[in-house]
Amino acid sequence: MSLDLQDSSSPAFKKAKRQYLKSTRNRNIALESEWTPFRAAEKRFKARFPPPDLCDVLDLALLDDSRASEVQAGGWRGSCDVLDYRQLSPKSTSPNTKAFITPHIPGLVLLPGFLSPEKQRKLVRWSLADHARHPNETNLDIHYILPEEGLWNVCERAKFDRTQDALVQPRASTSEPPTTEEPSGPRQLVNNMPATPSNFSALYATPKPPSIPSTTVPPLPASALIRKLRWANIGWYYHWGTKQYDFTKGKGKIDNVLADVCRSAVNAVAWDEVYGPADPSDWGESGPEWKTWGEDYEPDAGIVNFYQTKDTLMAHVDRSEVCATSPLVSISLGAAAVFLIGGLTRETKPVAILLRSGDAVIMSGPGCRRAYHGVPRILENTLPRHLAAQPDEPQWEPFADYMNTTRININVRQVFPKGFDIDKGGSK
Ligand SMILES: O=C(O)CCC(=O)C(=O)O
Ligand SMILES: [Fe+2]
Repeated sequence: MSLDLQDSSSPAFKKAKRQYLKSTRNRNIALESEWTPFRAAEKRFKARFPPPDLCDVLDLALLDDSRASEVQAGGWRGSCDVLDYRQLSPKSTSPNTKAFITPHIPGLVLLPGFLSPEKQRKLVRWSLADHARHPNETNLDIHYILPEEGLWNVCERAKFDRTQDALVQPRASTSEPPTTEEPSGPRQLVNNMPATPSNFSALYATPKPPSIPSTTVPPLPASALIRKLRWANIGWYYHWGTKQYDFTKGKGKIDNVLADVCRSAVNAVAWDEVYGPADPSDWGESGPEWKTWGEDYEPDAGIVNFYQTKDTLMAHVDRSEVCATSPLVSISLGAAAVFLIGGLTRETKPVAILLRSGDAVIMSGPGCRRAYHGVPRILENTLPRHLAAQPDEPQWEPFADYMNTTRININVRQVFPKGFDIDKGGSK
């Protein structure tokens, strides 16, 4: 496997160096000194030249010998001695799941290697072939009239017969109204008011205007457009223009397999060890909800993120959920990434965690759910072997080909607190 940016004689390294020298010729040092600690960390990990040193990035795969080939892939390797962390006692119901916490971010739980290779393949197939299609919204719906069977399935057929690689037409050239409201390209970051049970009625009533399809996007073959897929909605519909859920649209279906994966992640955690008797977090009126997550955690919304190797997700807080504490389960598939998580503002220096395929992260509780986080770097050439093409499995080949430069993140949330009655405007 080529190590590209790690190898100073490679064309990729030389190109990155040329671009770096060009971009730093007029570098504004004064501006850089104004960067928040979060911004400075993002810049560091985004850099193509010199490629970032991951020596202070927590890489829990290093604790697992069976992941040695993953750690070597692409030459990207973090460290397991950088951060204070503690392993939780395994639950008797899931003795093989390893869960870790760190005192830096109370409520953050890391489950490295949570998903078996088989489950990872299943979720990759689900994300692309079953989920990123009608009736679930994707970033492409606003600008394009997508085939009902989904772009992925059109591309699959086109592999055997090029004439099937139909041109997908822009929406703006027709009179059909748009069905979603998000521009294509990287996710837009809009400052929104945090949702809470008490402002639910106002959020519900906020108009959610449809946005306008672009008049400049060209028709594209399905095989080119699939590379521009960035997200697909799960469950309650999200309105990107206001960064609020649009509850008037009803709730999209949550896939059973996915819901089971999320429930099993939440149930695999010894929550009493995460929060403990001396829990200093402010849980508000509802008290320490973690005590009943084993019974009442129920995912009802989320997003599947599709990252190509140069994509990033800027620092943000997911504050649209009415419940600001319930577990958010985040699953990584495909290429590895650097994940940053800090505090309630960008002024807190974030910790950096290397997330690899099959890892799950749970963000929970008042401190962690409102913490700034982001993904400044997808690490090139890190597709694990079990997701690469297999000689005896020709059906996997198109997935392997797409995943070679892709990271998928399935990010699942619970929007409402326990007992919240949406029909009564939120009163219990
Ligand atoms: O890709 C990730 O690991 C995080 C995604 C995320 O933070 C989000 O979808 O809100
Ligand atoms: Fe997020």
